[in-house]
Amino acid sequence: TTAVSGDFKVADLSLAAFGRKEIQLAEHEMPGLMAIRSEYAAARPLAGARITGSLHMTVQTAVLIETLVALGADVRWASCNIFSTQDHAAAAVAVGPEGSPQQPRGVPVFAWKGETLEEYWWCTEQALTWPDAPGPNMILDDGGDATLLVHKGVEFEKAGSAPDPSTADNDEYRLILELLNRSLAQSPGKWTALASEIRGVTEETTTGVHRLYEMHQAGTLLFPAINVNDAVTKSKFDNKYGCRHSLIDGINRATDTLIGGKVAVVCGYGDVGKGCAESLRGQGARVIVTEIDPICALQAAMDGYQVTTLEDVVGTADIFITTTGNKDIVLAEHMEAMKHQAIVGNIGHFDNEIDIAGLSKLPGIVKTEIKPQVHEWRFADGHTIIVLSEGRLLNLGNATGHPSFVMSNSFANQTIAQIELFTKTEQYPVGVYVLPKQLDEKVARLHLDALGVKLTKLRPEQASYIGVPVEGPYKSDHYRY
Ligand SMILES: NC(=O)c1ccc[n+]([C@@H]2O[C@H](COP(=O)([O-])OP(=O)(O)OC[C@H]3O[C@@H](n4cnc5c(N)ncnc54)[C@H](O)[C@@H]3O)[C@@H](O)[C@H]2O)c1
Ligand SMILES: Nc1ncnc2c1ncn2CC[C@H](O)C(=O)O
Repeated sequence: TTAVSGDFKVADLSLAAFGRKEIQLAEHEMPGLMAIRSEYAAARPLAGARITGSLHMTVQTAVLIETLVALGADVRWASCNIFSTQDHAAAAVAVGPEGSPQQPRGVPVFAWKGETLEEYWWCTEQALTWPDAPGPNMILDDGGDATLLVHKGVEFEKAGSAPDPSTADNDEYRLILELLNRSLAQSPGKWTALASEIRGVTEETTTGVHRLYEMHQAGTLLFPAINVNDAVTKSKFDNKYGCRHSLIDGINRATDTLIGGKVAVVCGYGDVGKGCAESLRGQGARVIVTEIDPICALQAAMDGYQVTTLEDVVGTADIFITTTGNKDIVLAEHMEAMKHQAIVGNIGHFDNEIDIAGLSKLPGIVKTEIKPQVHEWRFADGHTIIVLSEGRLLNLGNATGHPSFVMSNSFANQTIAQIELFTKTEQYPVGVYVLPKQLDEKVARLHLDALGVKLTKLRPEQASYIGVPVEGPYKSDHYRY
């Protein structure tokens, strides 16, 4: 059942009390984000901000949302993936800390686990549609779908119409065109008016950041953006240590297959791939890496992994994980050549890394649901493979994503970025920016006490010897951590 009121749609409001308990536990595990909330609550720097969020609706995101509200913002929220919502977190956000399922007083949230693609884009549009304003004046994005919808809306309004949905080269884009054809007919000029109010977007993840740089390069970016992903305390922590924790969580909850002793292939050895390889090796798997980049390939080799091509190992490995942020990594012919009951999953942002569409067109293929987000695909010759979350990011589809402590780093950066862009808009002409290193180091400092870290104090003569201020920043902008 979904609770629909004037202003939210979630799976089950009665889960709110459970969600609230887990939010309270998460707050203790998110010291950086809670410290930022305390530091800025009195000043309410986000008063007047209308933030549309498109980011996995989890317990950790609930703490982010309630931090933005504590800093004065009005917020509307949708998830950025059809499987990643934790329904009890969404219910708790909709009900709010002071509300009840009978009298919800929380944030308008439009998200539930297991949305159809059509529902997903409806939720995104609801999060962008404000009852008493032309739209948001800030976007907090993860992967760039909310930013994409706004840009396509403006583009088609400028062109006078949206393309015919039948011209779309995939189902998802067809749904976007159907939505925009409807909105252009019902509310002409909606998206242009909406975009004119937006001061900027803060982007969470690698793939969303890639989209922003592409739009800026093409001259189509409509408003400034802060690339939160490339804060060191985001990508070198969430992408790496977060996936190290949540990859095997997803595989275990989905399949309960013993990982020890098995051969696991990790496609991509970037921040996410590094965490995934370590995660699987930690369970006793023999990990093989595939890479296109000689530097990352050399890193993998130096870290003790075999580095070869997918084609070399597709018939002998047991587990295949894609982490590239690229498309068409594991193709139908690869899956057909895999061992009986090989496990295939993706932890990259979008579901285009594994060719599910190609798999489903193979002659004689049969798809069987073992349980939600776990499917067995039987080939004509009778052997099968197990595909997780239909190729969507399995750590959130089959488990609960990264733990709170690492998301505290990411979301402290998100909150700082929202404040920066909302309150200093005039300092940010259209473009893509990263946060200054001092703020990155500040986020790291906020997480040290909880781990019992005792920092060494740099003495003035040492500071001058290495040419850095005693209080930092301690590294050059081009330093690689
Ligand atoms: N699921 C999650 O919780 C989570 C968390 C963070 C990031 N992400 C997503 O994971 C993806 C990867 O993020 P990242 O920060 O590691 O990016 P990255 O750019 O650091 O790493 C990707 C790596 O894949 C390699 N690669 C590209 N094409 C390849 C191919 N055809 N074969 C083999 N390797 C290839 C690249 O050389 C690169 O080293 C992105 O989509 C990002 O948005 C997901
Ligand atoms: N627990 C989580 N809550 C919200 N988002 C999560 C969680 N775990 C992973 N992610 C994905 C966001 C991540 O920063 C990314 O870059 O994709």
